Amino acid sequence: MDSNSSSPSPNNHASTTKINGFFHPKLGSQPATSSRSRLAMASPVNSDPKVVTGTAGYILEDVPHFTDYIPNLPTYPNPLQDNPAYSVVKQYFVHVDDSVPQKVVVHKDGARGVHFRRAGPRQKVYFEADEVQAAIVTCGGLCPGLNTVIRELVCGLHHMRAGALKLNKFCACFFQVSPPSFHYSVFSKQALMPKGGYRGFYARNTITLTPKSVNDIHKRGGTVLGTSRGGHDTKKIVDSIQDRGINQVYIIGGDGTQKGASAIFEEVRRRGLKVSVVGIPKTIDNDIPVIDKSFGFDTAVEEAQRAINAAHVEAESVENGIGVVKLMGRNSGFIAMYATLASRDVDCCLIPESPFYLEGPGGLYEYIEKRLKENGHMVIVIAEGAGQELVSESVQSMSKQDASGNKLFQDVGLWISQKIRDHFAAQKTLPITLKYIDPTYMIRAIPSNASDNVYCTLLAQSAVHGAMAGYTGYTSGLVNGRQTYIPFYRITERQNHVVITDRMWARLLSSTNQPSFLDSKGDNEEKKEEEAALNQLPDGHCSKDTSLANKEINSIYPTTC
Ligand SMILES: Nc1ncnc2c1ncn2[C@@H]1O[C@H](COP(=O)(O)OP(=O)(O)OP(=O)(O)O)[C@@H](O)[C@H]1O
Ligand SMILES: O=P(O)(O)OC[C@H]1O[C@](O)(CO)[C@@H](O)[C@@H]1O
Ligand SMILES: [Mg+2]
Repeated sequence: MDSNSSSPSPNNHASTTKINGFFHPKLGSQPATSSRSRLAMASPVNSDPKVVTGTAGYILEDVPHFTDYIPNLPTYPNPLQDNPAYSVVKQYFVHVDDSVPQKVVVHKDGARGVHFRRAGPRQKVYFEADEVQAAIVTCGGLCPGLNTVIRELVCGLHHMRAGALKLNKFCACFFQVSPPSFHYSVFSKQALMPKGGYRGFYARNTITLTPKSVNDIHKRGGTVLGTSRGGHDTKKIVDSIQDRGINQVYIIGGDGTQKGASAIFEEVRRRGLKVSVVGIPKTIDNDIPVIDKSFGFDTAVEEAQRAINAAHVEAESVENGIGVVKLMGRNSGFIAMYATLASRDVDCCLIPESPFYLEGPGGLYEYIEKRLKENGHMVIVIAEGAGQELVSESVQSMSKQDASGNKLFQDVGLWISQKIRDHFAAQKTLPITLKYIDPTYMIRAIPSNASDNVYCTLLAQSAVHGAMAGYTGYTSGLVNGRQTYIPFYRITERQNHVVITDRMWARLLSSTNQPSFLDSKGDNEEKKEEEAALNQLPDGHCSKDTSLANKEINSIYPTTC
């Protein structure tokens, strides 16, 4: 056993070697002092952001560590050091100073910018092999890959030394780490929780899971732990954690769940508990910021292809056929955007971030008419959160919320299908046949595909490594293709949205040739200037799409009209 007084904490390593000062948002830049006192100063009292700076504009947005608030904790050699599987890996343990840049596109004179701590196994761990009692909880909507993450958390902790894992029937799992072996190993411990999600922390009922019983759960959709919305009660949850002697909590869920995880961490820290609170980001909406993408997203996009294909087949088999597909995406249109880009059969993609309108020049009806006259059929993909302001104008808004406080939307797919039918029926000149396909839950209730399975595995293993190393209050996430530990506040401060002035949306507009719908009110002088500039495009460039975004894409992907 190593004592912290004789062996530097992981954070100390970072500050002694690279960091010559720190930045505290409330205190500003501070001069460098000895590594220990510097760390003590930099460690926030109320869990303020823990930010350290280095040379050339280097910033590390670090994650909390037990040593920030618990003095003199012993450390232990990582049991993985005896794992023969990794013995050939030259540098298996991650260097304590390793960090990953948030932005990889840089200018030669630019500052090095924000970095996150690199995930992975550390040489020293803060839990003895038989000390770990972990809980896993899944919250929010379903997402392909949930069972893979659960499986890999269980197996990552268990592996060689098989012991029975007592799992709550619907919710959480507790286990103990056994003596050193190939992996952090696990014993069983009972959990008493009846329902999925956060509610499970203060409820009853258990089931027993073993690594054997989770062996093939990754082949199933859903979550073997169950899930729910609402029911987050920080005090009751932490009471339960404390009462049951849990010291590692793995919380798998979306933006709401990560906010809940952050609240749990703050309370754990306030009570001075040696409990790692670890978030694993989950959402098919891909609305979690900072990370490259959330697990299950690829699978959902892939499954959406089946609905789009069906819509296309239906549409092209009749005269003036229109296929409308509604895809999930509450506030973020990533699934719709990527499914559209992947398919190439889609003529129009409507997302929450890009308001659209129906009537008049540049409107949806005009575009549909044009497209039908050109091609005889078309496919429209609409995200569930798109055009909600239009729907509530014509349908009485219910303005209801789910148990977590998320606004419940009107069915924009049904609404738009009816509007299109009514419009062309009234016009009488272009008789259409419209088929509406709503695959909603089908894209998220399936098992994860191969690449998501690998992604989930790495996420889960990284999460375990961080907890074992004494880190806490972080979300385990992929940044620029590297596994990192991201402080909760960076994950919860905003939602990730499609930026319609970015290249990706421009690529989509380029692919579908749909109008940008940016000209609805005709009151934007800047847009008019863009239009004027676009009208002077050289031959061969499509000048019909006169948006700012299309101006950008025309320069990246010249398209002929
Ligand atoms: N601000 C918050 N503080 C504490 N808990 C929260 C907060 N927001 C949401 N939660 C809790 O997190 C859980 C999941 O939240 P929510 O239903 O919004 O799903 P999510 O995690 O965002 O996932 P998704 O939206 O992808 O389905 C719920 O139990 C909810 O009570
Ligand atoms: O009907 P539920 O399960 O509350 O979830 C619906 C929501 O969950 C999500 O799938 C996110 O998980 C959204 O796309 C969708 O709006
Ligand atoms: Mg959410």
